[in-house]
Amino acid sequence: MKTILLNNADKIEMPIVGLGTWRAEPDEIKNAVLAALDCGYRHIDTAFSYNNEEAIGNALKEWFTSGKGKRTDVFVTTKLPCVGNRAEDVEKFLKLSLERLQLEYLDLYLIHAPFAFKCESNFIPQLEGDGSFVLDMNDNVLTWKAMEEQVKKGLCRSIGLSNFNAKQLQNIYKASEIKPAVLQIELHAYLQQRELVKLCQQLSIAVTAYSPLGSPGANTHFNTKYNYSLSNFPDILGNFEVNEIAQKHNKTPGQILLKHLIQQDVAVIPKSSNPNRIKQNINIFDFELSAEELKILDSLDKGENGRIFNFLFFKGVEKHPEYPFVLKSRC
Ligand SMILES: NC(=O)C1=CN([C@@H]2O[C@H](COP(=O)(O)OP(=O)(O)OC[C@H]3O[C@@H](n4cnc5c(N)ncnc54)[C@H](OP(=O)(O)O)[C@@H]3O)[C@@H](O)[C@H]2O)C=CC1
Ligand SMILES: O=C1CO[C@H](CO)[C@@H](O)[C@@H]1O
Repeated sequence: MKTILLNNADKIEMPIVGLGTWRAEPDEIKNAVLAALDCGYRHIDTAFSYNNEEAIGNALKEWFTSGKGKRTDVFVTTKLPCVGNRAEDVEKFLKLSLERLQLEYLDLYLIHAPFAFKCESNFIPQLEGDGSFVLDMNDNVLTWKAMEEQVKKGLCRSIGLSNFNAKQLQNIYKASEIKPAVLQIELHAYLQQRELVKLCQQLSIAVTAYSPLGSPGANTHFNTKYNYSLSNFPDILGNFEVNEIAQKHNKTPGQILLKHLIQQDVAVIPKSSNPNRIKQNINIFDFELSAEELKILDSLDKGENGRIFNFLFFKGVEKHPEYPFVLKSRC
């Protein structure tokens, strides 16, 4: 499996394809992780807030015990939740994730998002009477310093950021002793964020693309869970040009979208609970997209209009001073 060399002292390698796990129920995700490990995945992406770390931990334990692989063979990422984004809470949340995952250390710990919410004692975000999230005024530099301490303590091998914009990333970069190893952001054919990707490359920060297939089904989830819907939710897998290129290579549209990213040295973490699609999503190393095909895929970028995760499903989040995006009306 192709890997990306991270900028940290240990020269850790992050497999360029990982398994995403958001929106997967515990039983479903256990089987998905086992299926993924069996067909060659060595990188699993989760988060405290996905409520599936325990099931993933059970899958990993079963796989290690079976003798098919050992801890050092797998790259495991999880994330500090928005309800834990403050320096004094980093170690507590990291240790909780380790306990749930039944691991001694993480390969990568990310600050899930630059903004923070206050929470109830059960880690559920506090809500105002009108359903708005209660914002917490956090200092990301202080949170980062606490993240650095976790590397020094050996609880995680590398640390990074997710959903930070260029300015927020540069602030952390300048203030840091241990540089961010990874920036995980929404990236797919309709939201290509070229300037941010270029900045990461200049700073030797690896980029991981989340929702690389356009997160089909996410809008239903936003609606059910948060009573929020995105207008014009994109169907990237159904895009005409993507399907034409897929036919030429005898591949699926999903494989073309993933290949477009990995050919730019961007890591991808497609989520699937379906054994056939799990296999399909890693079976992307036996063909190359031509320069002309890459150009066609590059031209599908819709800029900010292609963004799915504006986080407005967290009612009131745009009022947080660390809200990372410039909102534009979608057309
Ligand atoms: N840092 C952050 O803030 C965020 C991180 N993430 C991470 O990124 C991962 C991936 O993003 P996600 O939003 O889940 O979206 P993806 O773009 O990975 O899409 C996942 C959806 O696509 C379906 N699917 C998977 N493979 C294929 C295929 N080859 N052809 C057609 N459909 C397919 C899956 O269904 P099925 O299971 O039935 O195959 C699932 O419904 C997440 O799971 C999570 O780990 C995601 C969002 C935000
Ligand atoms: O990773 C993510 C998946 O979706 C969540 C919302 O339900 C977000 O918290 C998030 O960033």
